[in-house]
Amino acid sequence: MPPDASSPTLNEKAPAVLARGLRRNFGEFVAVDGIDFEIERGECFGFLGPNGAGKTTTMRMIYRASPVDGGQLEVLGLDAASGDFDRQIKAQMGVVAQEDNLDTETTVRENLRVFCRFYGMSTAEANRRCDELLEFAGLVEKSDQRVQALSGGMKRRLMIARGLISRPRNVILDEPSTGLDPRARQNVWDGLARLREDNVTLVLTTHYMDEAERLCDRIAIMDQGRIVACDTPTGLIARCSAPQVIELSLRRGPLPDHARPFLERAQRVEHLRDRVLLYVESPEALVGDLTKNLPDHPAMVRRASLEDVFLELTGRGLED
Ligand SMILES: Nc1ncnc2c1ncn2[C@@H]1O[C@H](COP(=O)(O)OP(=O)(O)OP(=O)(O)O)[C@@H](O)[C@H]1O
Repeated sequence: MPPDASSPTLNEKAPAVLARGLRRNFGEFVAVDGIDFEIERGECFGFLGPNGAGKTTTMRMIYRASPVDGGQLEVLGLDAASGDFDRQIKAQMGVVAQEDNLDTETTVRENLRVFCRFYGMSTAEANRRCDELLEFAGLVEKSDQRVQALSGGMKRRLMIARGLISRPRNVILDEPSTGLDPRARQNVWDGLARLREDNVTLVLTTHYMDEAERLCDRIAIMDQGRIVACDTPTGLIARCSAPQVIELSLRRGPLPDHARPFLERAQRVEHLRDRVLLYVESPEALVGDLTKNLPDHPAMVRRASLEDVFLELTGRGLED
């Protein structure tokens, strides 16, 4: 039966998602370890974290592809454990899962049309909606091609378009731009920015800090099943121990002993595999001294980023 988007029982004022002590175990392994968060309507909220942090599992609980093992989860004001949940929530929520589950044997348009029919649209309505979404996804010229002939970026855009068929006011996207080249990623970001302008609630996961910083109003940084910080991008970056970072390259080998007094002038130092990060209030004098005294270790200055926040909170880089 097609979902009924006009269900009167949903509370329009309730947060898009409310989680308290949310938990998911796989046997003995705790994938999501009692997390709390609240996502407002119209907000773009991102879960940022490394592989295995528990982001996808959290998303799957929200769109009901995974059971909840503990705590409370409300989506659009409905308790995830309630019997009404599935039909009502699925009507209100567009889901773009991580795995590509397009029908590769049929055309781009047909992939959309099948879902239009599922939502009970007439042929004329379905055609109109397909045209709108092909335009939105920049796939008009590909509409009659089989999906197997699309690039990875085009497939991703088609999956996003498919998630929008019912004009959901809440859209969940699991890693919307993973594996895309910079141009394809930019296209996806532009599409998501348009949804944001229309006040659609966006909930996404990513391990790209630039994506999180660029798109999200608020970000929950996840690590090992926990939320280690949740704030606006600027609020998170302001938590860094210093606003500027000097990166010293280790490409030509480790730092010599006489580097130590320079490192001691930084507020905080992080040693990574290929570089050393020095967190400072103002970099000018120290960079000058480093360049003069450590010519084999080029220094680059940048502003503190979400990656630095992650490093400071967890002791590891996002890519680890
Ligand atoms: N069905 C499953 N059975 C057993 N363990 C699982 C299952 N699904 C996920 N896990 C484990 O739960 C942990 C969290 O996985 P999850 O996919 O939520 O992480 P993630 O943050 O989304 O990572 P990624 O960025 O790689 O998608 C991982 O250690 C994963 O191996």
